Amino acid sequence: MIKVSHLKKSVDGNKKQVLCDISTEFAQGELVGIVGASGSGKSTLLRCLALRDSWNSGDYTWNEDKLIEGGGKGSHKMRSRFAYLEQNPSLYPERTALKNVLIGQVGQVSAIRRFTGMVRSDDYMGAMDELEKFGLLDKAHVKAGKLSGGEKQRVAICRALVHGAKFIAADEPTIGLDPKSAERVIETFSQLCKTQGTTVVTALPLELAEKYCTRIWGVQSGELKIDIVGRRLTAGEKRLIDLA
Ligand SMILES: Nc1ncnc2c1ncn2[C@@H]1O[C@H](COP(=O)(O)OP(=O)(O)OP(=O)(O)O)[C@@H](O)[C@H]1O
Repeated sequence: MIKVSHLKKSVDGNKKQVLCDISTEFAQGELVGIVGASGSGKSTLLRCLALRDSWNSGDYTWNEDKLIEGGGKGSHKMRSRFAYLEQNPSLYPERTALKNVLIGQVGQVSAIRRFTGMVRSDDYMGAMDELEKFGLLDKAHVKAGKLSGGEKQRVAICRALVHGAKFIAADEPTIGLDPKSAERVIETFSQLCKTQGTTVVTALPLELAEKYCTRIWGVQSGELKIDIVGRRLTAGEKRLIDLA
């Protein structure tokens, strides 16, 4: 069980409170969709859960592991298990999909390996296996800059997994994608959660969250107003989070 207790987050020199006392529990292997209007706090919540932003106060527990106690940023050691995927994945455009998966992001592998692109053969096999699982085998040797938006997202997911992520926070991964590619990205998450027990929390358009997520969080002005198992929201619930 993953437990968030009384998460508060302020920005702008503590002048603006973005997350107001968020508490929730969810299980490993869940696909959680965060929905809410623009500026409601979705990205900030994702960054806090992925240990990319510090918490002003609150506790964060993963089973027996206390990741954050009374605020803070969580230990650097734990951070490799937490991946944060941005709206536009930051891939090296001149390097192939395979190389991007192998060399990882800052903090995932040593700087020397990242810049020289040196890899070990067992890493190579692992990365190819992962690309194959996501239907990207034929794109392994294509430069990342030439991939479609959906393919880039899936390469970024592979990269996170190859480097040990057990939790993925994805910030609007479907933005700018055509409906078919968007569904494919979410189906990829859904499979991951079911088959590998990875936990995924992602900001999504409401209709995709309703269709695919096992849990839905509705955020409004930094508060968690809806926390339910995945289903269609009622008109009243949509109003509650300014999505009516
Ligand atoms: N570093 C910061 N400095 C000042 N204000 C910030 C900062 N980070 C976030 N905010 C503000 O906090 C609020 C929540 O931002 P956040 O990006 O989390 O919302 P969001 O729901 O993800 O929005 P969107 O859907 O438009 O991406 C917004 O009003 C935003 O302007």
